[in-house]
Amino acid sequence: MLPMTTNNSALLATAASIAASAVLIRTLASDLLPSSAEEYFSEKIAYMLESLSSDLIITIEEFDGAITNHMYKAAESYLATKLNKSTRRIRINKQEEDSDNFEVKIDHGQEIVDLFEGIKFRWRFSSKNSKPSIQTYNHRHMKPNTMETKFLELKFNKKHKDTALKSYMPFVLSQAKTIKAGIKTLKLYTNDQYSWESVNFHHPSTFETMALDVELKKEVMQDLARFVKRKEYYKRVGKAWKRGYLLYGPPGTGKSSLVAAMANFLRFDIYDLELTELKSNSELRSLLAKVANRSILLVEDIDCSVNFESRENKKQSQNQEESVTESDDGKVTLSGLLNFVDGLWSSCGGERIIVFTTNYKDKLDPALLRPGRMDMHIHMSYCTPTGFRVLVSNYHALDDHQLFGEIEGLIKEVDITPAEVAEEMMKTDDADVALQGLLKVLKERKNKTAGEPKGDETEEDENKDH
Ligand SMILES: Nc1ncnc2c1ncn2[C@@H]1O[C@H](COP(=O)(O)OP(=O)(O)OP(=O)(O)O)[C@@H](O)[C@H]1O
Ligand SMILES: [Mg+2]
Repeated sequence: MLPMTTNNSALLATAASIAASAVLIRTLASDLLPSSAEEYFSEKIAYMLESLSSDLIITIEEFDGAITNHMYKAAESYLATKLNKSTRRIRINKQEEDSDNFEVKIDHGQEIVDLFEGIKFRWRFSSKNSKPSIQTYNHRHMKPNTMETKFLELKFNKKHKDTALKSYMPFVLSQAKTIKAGIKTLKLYTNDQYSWESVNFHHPSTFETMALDVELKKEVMQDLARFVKRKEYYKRVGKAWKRGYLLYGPPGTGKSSLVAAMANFLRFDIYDLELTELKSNSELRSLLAKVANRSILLVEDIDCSVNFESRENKKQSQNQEESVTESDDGKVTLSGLLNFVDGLWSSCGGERIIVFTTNYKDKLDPALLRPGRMDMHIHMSYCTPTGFRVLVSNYHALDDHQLFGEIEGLIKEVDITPAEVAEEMMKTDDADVALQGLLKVLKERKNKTAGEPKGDETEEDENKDH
C-alpha cells in the first residue's frame, strides 16, 4: 500500500476523475460509436488506469482455444478449499447419481483472498463475451453470437511477480493434484480383445482392514509411498517409472484384496488384464498403450492365463530370451509382456504399477522370477494370530475376548485362510457366537489334519525378496 501523501492524494484524485470521465465516455461511446470502437476505447482507458496501479494482474482463461487450460482447473479446485466468512456465492455440482461426493465451485463475480508466504493474492472469478472462431448469427436479433469465456483474475503487488510465478503457481498446481487424488472416483477397467471398459471401483479393502503380517504391511506401504515420490530418480536413470509386485499364496489369502488396498491407498485405477481374451501380441500392445498414468495393471492367476515357453524352446533362444514374446502356440508370455511394458511406458513418464497374482509360485516361468523382473515378491500366507485380530476388529470391533487365547493357539497349528476366518466372522452379528463357530472349525480341522505335514507357512521369509 502507498502511504497517503499530498502527492498521492492528487494522484488518486486524478485517477478518480479519469475513472469518472471513463464512465461518461463509455455512456457516450455506447450511443455513438460502433461496438468495436467502443471496446477499443474502454480497453485503452482500463489500461491507463491499470498503469497507475502497483498491481500486477494475471489472467487465466478456462480454455486456450478448444483446449482445456489445466491451470484454470487447478486454481478452481484449489480455491474451492479457500471459502471463508466473506464468500457470498458458491456453486455445487454432482456428477455421479449414487455417490456421496459433490463438487464445490466458486461462483461468478466472487473474490477470494489467499495469503501465501505473507503475500496477499486476490482471485476473482469472471467471464467475458468473445467471438467464437467460427462466426454464427443469432437471427432474431441480427447480431453475431458471442461465447462466454470464463476466466480467473489474480491480482497482487507487482514486486511479488517472481514469488507468484515461481512459487505460488506451482503450489496451487500441487495442492490441486492432492485434492483431485482425494476426491477421485477410482475406476476398474476390464478388457476384451480390443478395448478397455470401465466401471466405478468402490472396494472397501484398505491396508487397515488387511489381515497381514504387521512388518510386511508396513514394508509394502513404504515401498509404494517411496515409488510414487521417485519420478526424478526414474527419469535420471532412464527407466520406465513402474514397479512390479508378485503376490502369491493359496486361494482366499487376500491377493485380490491387497490389490484393492493398494489402489485405495494410492488412489490409482486398476486395469484388470484378462490375457486369455487376447489372441496376439499386437492386441496386447494396443491395450497396454491405452493404460493411463497412476494406475495398477493387474494380471490375476498368471499360472493359468498364459502358456510359457517350453524349456526346449528357451534353451534354443537363450541369448534372445528377452525378445521372445510369444510361445510356440502364439500366446503371449509374461516376460514378453514385461518387455512390451518397458518399451511402451518408458517414453510416457507416468507412474504405473504391475501386479501379478498366482496360487503357485513354483509353476512360474523362471525368467519372471529373476531379480529385477518383479521388484517385490509378496507371500500371502494362511491366517496368523495378528491377522485374526485384524479380522475380528473389522467385523466385530473387538480387541479382546476370552476365546482369543485358544483360537490363536489353534491358528498357529492349522492352515486356515483369512477368507475362511472372515466368513465365520460374518455369519452372525453376535461376536461370542462367531468366535465359537470359528473355534469349532479350527478344532475340526486340527483333528482332520492330525499327522499330516503342514505345508505353506515356513517359506514366508526365504521367498520374500525385493
Ligand atoms: N488378508 C486378508 N485380509 C482381510 N481380508 C481377507 C484377507 N484374505 C481374504 N480376505 C477376505 O476373503 C475374501 C477373499 O479374498 P481374496 O479374494 O482377496 O483372496 P485371493 O487371495 O485373491 O483368492 P484367489 O486366489 O481365490 O483369487 C475377501 O473379500 C476378504 O473379505
Ligand atoms: Mg483373487
